[in-house]
Amino acid sequence: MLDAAFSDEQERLEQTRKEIDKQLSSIGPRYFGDDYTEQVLDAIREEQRMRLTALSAEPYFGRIDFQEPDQDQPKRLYIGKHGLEDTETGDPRIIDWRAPVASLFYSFTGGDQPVIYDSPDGEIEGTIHLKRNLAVRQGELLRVVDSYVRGGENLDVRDEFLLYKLGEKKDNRLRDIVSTIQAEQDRIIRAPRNKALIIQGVAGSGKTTVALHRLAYLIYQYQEQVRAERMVIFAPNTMFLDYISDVLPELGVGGIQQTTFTAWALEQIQDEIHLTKEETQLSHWFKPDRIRPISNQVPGRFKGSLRYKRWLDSCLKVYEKNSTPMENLEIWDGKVLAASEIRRWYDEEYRHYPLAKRRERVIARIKRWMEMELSSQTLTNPKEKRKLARQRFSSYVKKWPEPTPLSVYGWCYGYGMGKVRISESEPMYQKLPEKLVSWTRKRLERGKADAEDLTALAYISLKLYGRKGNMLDHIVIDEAQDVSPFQIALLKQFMREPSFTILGDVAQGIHEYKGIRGWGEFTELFEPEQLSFHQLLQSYRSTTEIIEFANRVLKHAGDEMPAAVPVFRSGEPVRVTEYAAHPERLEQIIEFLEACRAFDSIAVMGRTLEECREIHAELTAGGWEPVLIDGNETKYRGGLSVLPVYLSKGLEFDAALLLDVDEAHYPATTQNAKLLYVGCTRALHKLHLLYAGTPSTLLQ
Ligand SMILES: Nc1ncnc2c1ncn2[C@@H]1O[C@H](COP(=O)(O)OP(=O)(O)OP(=O)(O)O)[C@@H](O)[C@H]1O
Repeated sequence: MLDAAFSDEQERLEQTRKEIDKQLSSIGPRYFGDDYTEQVLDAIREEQRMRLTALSAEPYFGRIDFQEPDQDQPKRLYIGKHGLEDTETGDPRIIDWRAPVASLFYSFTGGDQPVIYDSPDGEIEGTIHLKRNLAVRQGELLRVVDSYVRGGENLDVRDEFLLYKLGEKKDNRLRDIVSTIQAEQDRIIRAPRNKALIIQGVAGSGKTTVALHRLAYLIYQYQEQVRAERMVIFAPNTMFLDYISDVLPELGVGGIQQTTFTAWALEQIQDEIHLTKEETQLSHWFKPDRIRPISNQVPGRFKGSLRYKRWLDSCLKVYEKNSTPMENLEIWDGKVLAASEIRRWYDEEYRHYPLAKRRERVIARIKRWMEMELSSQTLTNPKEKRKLARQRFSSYVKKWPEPTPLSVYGWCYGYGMGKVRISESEPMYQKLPEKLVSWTRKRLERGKADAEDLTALAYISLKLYGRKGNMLDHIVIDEAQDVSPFQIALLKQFMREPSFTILGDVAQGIHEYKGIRGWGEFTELFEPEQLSFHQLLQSYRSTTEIIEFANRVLKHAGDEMPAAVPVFRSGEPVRVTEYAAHPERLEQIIEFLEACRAFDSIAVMGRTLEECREIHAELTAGGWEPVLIDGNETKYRGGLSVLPVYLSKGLEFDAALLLDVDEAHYPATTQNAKLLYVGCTRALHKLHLLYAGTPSTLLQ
C-alpha cells in the first residue's frame, strides 16, 4: 500500500518539478546593463529564480487531502515553503505554509470530526481524508509517512516524522522547522498581530524558532500593514544573532533588523557613552561563591523597574519646569522680552516638540525677535545696539545650556546644570536607595555608565530629541526573562499599538540581577485585552534522559519552576563521573571528546571564564581545535566550543560536558540550580558531568 503511495508521490513530484523547470526557463536572461528600471526588474527576476531553484530541490514537505461539503471529492493540498501555481490552469500546485488552509496541516491531530480554518472570507469547514509527511532532498523523494488516513487504523504515528527530524545531527546553526511545526507552536505563529504575546516556554521548546517563523508569517499575512525593515528582533548577544541568522533567509524573509538591546540603545542615545565592559559585570554576578539572594535594590533590578521610570518621569518634569532661565532678556536698556513670554512659547507654542528641540525652537524665535527689533527703521545707535543685543543674547543662551542625555541624567542625580532640586531640602535622588545613588554618582562623575543605565539614557534621549528612525510594526524579544519592564516600556514608545512577541523561560532566569522573576512584572505594561499569554511545555531539543535529569536539577530552584516535558526520544543515560585530581580531569575530558567524534557540535562548559581559558589552553596544547566563547565573539563557529555555562544560554550542542559540578562551584542556591539547568538542557543527544570532591547537592 505504502509502495503504491510512494510511486504515486514520486510521479507527482516529477510533474511538480517539471512545472518548476518550465517556470524557471521562462524567467529570461540576466541583465547587466546600466538602466535602473531594468536593474530593478532583474533583481525581481533573480529573486524568483532563487526561490524556484530552492523549491525544485525541496518543493514540499506535507500533504493534506481536504474536502469541503460542496465538493464531491477531497482536494490534494501540498504544503511547501513557498506557493506555486500551475501556469496553465492557475490552480495551486504548492500551498505556502503560511496560507490559512495550510494551518490544517499543523493543527490537525486526527479524528473524523469536521475541521475549520479561518480564511479571508470567513471560516471554512470540511473534512480531512489524509495527512502525509514527505521528505524530499535535492529533488529526490526519500520518505513518505502517513500520520492520518480517514477510515484507516491510524496507529499513533503522529510523532514518527518529528522524531526522525529530531534525531538528526545539528550543524552549527538554528534551522527552520516548517515541516514539523507542532499544533501548540502553530497557534503562537499565527496569533493576531496587534497583541503583546508573552510566551513562557521550557528549554528547547522552540521559542526562538517559533518567533522567527512568526515573523515570516506576519510578513505574509499582513502584507499591507507590516514591513520587514520595521520589525526588530532583540537577542541577548551578537553571537546568538549569528547563530539564528539562517532561519529567516531559509524562510525567504530578508531585511528584518536583528540587534541587541545594548546596540540599539547606544544608537538611540544621541550622546557619547562609555559603558562598563560586560565581561566585568558577568564575572561579578557569576562568581561561584556568590550565595546571597539577589535583592530588588541591586542596580539592574532597580533601574529596570517601572518605579525607576516613574522617578525619571518626575525628574524630567522638574527639569522641564526649571530649564528655561528665570529672567527677562533685555537686549538693550528698555527693550525687554519677558521671561513669561519666553515661557509661554516654551510651554504652549512649542509644547509638541521634544525638550531639546523645543529649546532650539524657542532660542531661534528669540533670535528672530531680536533681529526684528534690530531692523526697526526708528532704531537709534544701531551699531552699538546690535553689538550689545548680540552679547546679551549669547549670555542668555549660556544660561540655558543644551541638554544631553548624560547631562540630564547626571542632573537627576544632583549635579551639573544649575543643580535644580525639587526643593532645597529634598534633592530628587534622595528618593532612591542610598547605595545606588552613591554608586551611580561615582560612575557618572567619571563620565561612565553601566549597562543598567542604558534604558534610562535612551529614555531621556527620546524625551530630548524624539525617536530616531521609523516607528516599528513588530518587536520580538528573545530571552525576555533577562529583560526589564522599563526596557519594554521604552520599546513600546516606538510603536503605534503594542505588537510584541516576548519569549523566555523563567526557569532559565540566570541574570536575575537585571531580569524579571515572573511574567507578572510585564503585565502592568499592557491593557488586559492587549495581552496574550502562552505556555510551551514540550521540549524538542534533548533526549528524555537529559530532560528528566535537568528537571531534577531544576527542582532545587523551587517547585513553581515550569519543568520540561520530553518528546519521547530516548538516548544514552546521563553520566556523572568523579575524578581524583586535575590531570585526571583532562583525561576525562579527552575521553569524552573521543567518544563524540561522530558529532558536529560539542560543548565543554566550565563554571567561570578563567577556568574555561585554562581548559581551552590545555586542549589546544593537546592538539584539539577548541573555540573559546568568552562573550566577545560576533560569530558562532560550531565544532568544539569551550565556554562558561552562563554564556551557553540559547545555544545547543549535540553533546555537552559540564565540568566541576561540585559543591564549591555550584553551591545549592536557586541561582546555581537555574545555571546548571541551562547547561544541561543545551545537549541534544549526550550529556556528561564531572566533579571532584563533594558533588553539588543540586545533583541529588
Ligand atoms: N516542531 C519542531 N520540529 C523540529 N524541531 C524542533 C521543533 N521545535 C523545536 N525544534 C528544535 O528544538 C531545538 C530548540 O529550539 P529553540 O532553540 O528554538 O528552543 P528554545 O525554546 O528557544 O530553547 P532555549 O530556551 O533552551 O534556548 C532546535 O533544535 C529546534 O530546531
